[in-house]
Amino acid sequence: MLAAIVANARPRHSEGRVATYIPELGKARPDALGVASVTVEGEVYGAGDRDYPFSIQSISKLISLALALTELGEETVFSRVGVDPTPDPFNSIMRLEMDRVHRPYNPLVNAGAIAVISLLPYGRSEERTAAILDLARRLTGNDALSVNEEIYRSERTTSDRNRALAYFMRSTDVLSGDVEDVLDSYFRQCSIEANVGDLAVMGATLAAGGINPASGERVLTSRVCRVVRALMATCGMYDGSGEFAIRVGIPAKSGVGGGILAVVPRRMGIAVCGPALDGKGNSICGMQVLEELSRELRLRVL
Ligand SMILES: NC(=O)CC[C@H](N)C(=O)O
Repeated sequence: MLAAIVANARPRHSEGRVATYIPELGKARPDALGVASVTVEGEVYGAGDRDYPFSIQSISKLISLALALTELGEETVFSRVGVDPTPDPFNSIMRLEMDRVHRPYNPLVNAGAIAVISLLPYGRSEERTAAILDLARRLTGNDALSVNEEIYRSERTTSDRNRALAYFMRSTDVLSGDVEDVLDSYFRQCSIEANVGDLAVMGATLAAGGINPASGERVLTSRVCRVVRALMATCGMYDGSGEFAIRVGIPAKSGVGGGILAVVPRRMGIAVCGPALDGKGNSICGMQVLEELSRELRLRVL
C-alpha cells in the first residue's frame, strides 16, 4: 500500500520547486520521494527513496525546542516566544516589528527558533550544537547523525534574512548575546542530515510520549512531547497549517529540504521526503503521501 501511495504522489513533483535560496539545496532531486513509518511498538515500514539523505532544515526546530523545554521549562521559554500560529511565511520580518513586545509568534517560525536557541544554557555555538546533535541522535536512535558541512556553509553565507531577524530581535532585547554565534547553531541544526527512517523513529518517540521504541530510552518527558505535538498541530506547516490540518489531520513539521515529520499520538511517527515544495515551503508530494496514508489507515486525530 505504501509503495502505491508513493507511486501515485511522485508525478506531482512537477507542480513544485526545489528550494534554491540556500544554493546547496538546489542540488536536491525534485522527483525523489520516500516514506517511512515506525510504530510505538517499533515496527518499521517504508517505501520509495528511503535512503535518500536530506537536511532536516526546520524539522530541527522541534529538537532545540524540546531541549529548551527540558532544560529551562515552559515558563521561561514561552516568556520569550509565543505559542500562536501566524498567517505569515516562516521567514517573515513584518510582524516582529508590529507586535507590541516584538516577540516571535511561535518557536517554529525562524525568528522564534533563533530566539529559542539563544536561550539554551550552554557556552558557545560548538557546545550548543553538540547538545542539539546529542538530542537528535537519541531521538532518532542514529548515533552517526551529523551536520552536512556543504549545506551549513551554503546557508551561513546566504542567510541575510535570518541575520536581519536576529539583529532586529537583539535591538528589542528578545535575543541577547552574540548574534552570529546563535545563528551559527541555527544554521548547523538546519543542516543536520537524515533519511526518512531516522526521522520516523524521532516521530515515534514523540508519539510514544518520549520513549524511543528503537532504543528503549526515555529521551523526553511526556509533557514536553505534548507541548511539541500541540505546536506542530497549530504551527508546524507555517501558513499552511490550517489547510494541512483539514487535509491530513495529524501534527506535523515541515522543512525546506523537503522533509515532513508527522506524529500520530500513541500510534506512530511518519516521515516523508520529497524536495519539490509549494509556495509555503512545504513538500508537495510529502503532503500528498500523508493525506492518502491518513485516509487509508484512519490516522486523523485533529
Ligand atoms: N522552513 C525551513 O525549513 C526554513 C529553514 C531554513 N534553514 C531557513 O532558515 O530559511
